[in-house]
Amino acid sequence: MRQIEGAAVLTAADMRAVEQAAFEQGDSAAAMMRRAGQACAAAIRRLSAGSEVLVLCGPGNNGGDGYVIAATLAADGHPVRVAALGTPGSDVAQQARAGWVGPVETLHDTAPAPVLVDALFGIGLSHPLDPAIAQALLVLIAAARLTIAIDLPSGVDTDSGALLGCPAPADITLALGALKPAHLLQPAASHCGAVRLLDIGVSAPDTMQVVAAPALPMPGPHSHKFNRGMVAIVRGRMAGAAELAAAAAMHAGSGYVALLGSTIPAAPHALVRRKLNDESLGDPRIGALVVGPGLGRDDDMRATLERALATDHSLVVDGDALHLVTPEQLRARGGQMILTPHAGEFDALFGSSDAGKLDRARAAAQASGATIVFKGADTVVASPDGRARLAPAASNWLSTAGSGDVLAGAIAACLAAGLDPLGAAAAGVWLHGEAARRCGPAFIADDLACALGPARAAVAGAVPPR
Ligand SMILES: NC(=O)C1=CN([C@@H]2O[C@H](COP(=O)(O)OP(=O)(O)OC[C@H]3O[C@@H](n4cnc5c(N)ncnc54)[C@H](OP(=O)(O)O)[C@@H]3O)[C@@H](O)[C@H]2O)[C@@H](O)CC1
Ligand SMILES: Nc1ncnc2c1ncn2[C@@H]1O[C@H](COP(=O)(O)OP(=O)(O)O)[C@@H](O)[C@H]1O
Ligand SMILES: [K+]
Repeated sequence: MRQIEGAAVLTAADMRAVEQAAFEQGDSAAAMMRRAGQACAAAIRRLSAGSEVLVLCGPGNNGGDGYVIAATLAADGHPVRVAALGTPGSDVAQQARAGWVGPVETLHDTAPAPVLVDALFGIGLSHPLDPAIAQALLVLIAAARLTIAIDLPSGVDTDSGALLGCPAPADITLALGALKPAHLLQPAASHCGAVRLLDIGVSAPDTMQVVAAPALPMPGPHSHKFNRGMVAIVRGRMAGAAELAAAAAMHAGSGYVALLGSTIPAAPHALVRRKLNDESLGDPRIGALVVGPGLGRDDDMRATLERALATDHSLVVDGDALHLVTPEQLRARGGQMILTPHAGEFDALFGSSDAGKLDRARAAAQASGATIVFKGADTVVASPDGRARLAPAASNWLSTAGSGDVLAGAIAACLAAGLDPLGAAAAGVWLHGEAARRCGPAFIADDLACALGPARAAVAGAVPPR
């Protein structure tokens, strides 16, 4: 049982492809289900501490896992009952059912138990739960002290994270073989409780992963302020937003941060204030240019954005700038670009849609040629090359003004330090989440920017000096 940072994330189709590849290598569905069920049973035995377990088994292979779990617990002398919804459909699930020699109650008639194991539906849920099934599940969850979902809580859509009748959150979800998008995307993620990953002996591709602690370069004897990574921030109509992004870039480890568009000295005095002109914008030492936080949307600011886009710097495009560009314009510009939209900015730039957040982020990366950081309580980072990183749940106290400006600055510092756009975006998201965790409750964005320093220190030393 392992924590989820850095774990592979697979859609339902990806998971089936990985299973199929394992079968072609000589593995069997029965052996895989046995490994999955036994790994779950070992975790459940520890978590239930001797209490009676009720396993709910559905008609598919998720239910097959449930029968293996029940048989394994019973063989170990653990008190366990089984209640089923329908009869197993696949050969492998029927075999698993045959391995359970105890009685099988029905979902609608069974009595509650202190520990409930939900093995009704996993990645094969194809339509919303019937209300009668959801109601029966709700009653059993409400009566249980602990609910453990196998692979996924029943009633969530694997790929989009939408709720398809899931009546109540589980306490723990045991993900099998790899994470699925629903473990990370809202609202399903909130119905998973704590997610733990169990190895079932399949190897998953790393195209999509959970955001993990980054490897960031450390300064060494040859370092100076410019080769540590220089960040420049365009100051717009709301100066505070750009100041926050600048403070964040400094605390996230940038060696030199310049605020373009302001020359009046003010704290922090380490922040270099320069006029915004062709010389300052064109400074070849700039490793990442941030444009958009507090920019404003008037014609003058549109012209300022055009000037930023006309440079050949790596860009972080945030806030108002996302209302002033089109995906086609960005694609035509090319170069390294990271866009950091929240949901409203995303809709404005790419149009609204009912599709899932992961699919939308990936399509947006394709359309714009930029790395997309689709923010929110379930931030998704998508690269135009198809790779994606999904953030684990972060502090809900991040829902405070200016926290997005801080993220833009943190990402810019990582980009200027030499990480590729996907790596920089994911590193910035990780630092931002870690800073928020360190801040505890009720922080303001200024505190968050300062906490990037300790967050950065927590991963110091991951990469040799440069
Ligand atoms: N492949 C392997 O070897 C391994 C797989 N593993 C495990 O298998 C799980 C995936 O199994 P799965 O593909 O059988 O799908 P599953 O989630 O059990 O549901 C499908 C069944 O539910 C039915 N159904 C769907 N929606 C419904 C609804 N609303 N209301 C009522 N019925 C509904 C659906 O019927 P249908 O839609 O076809 O009419 C079908 O009968 C995966 O999450 C993991 O736990 C592991 O053991 C590792 C080895
Ligand atoms: N409820 C939440 N839980 C976790 N993170 C959140 C939540 N709400 C917002 N965030 C994060 O906080 C930041 C908010 O950014 P944004 O909406 O651009 O704010 P602002 O424009 O005020 O700077 C994003 O990084 C987002 O992912
Ligand atoms: K389940």
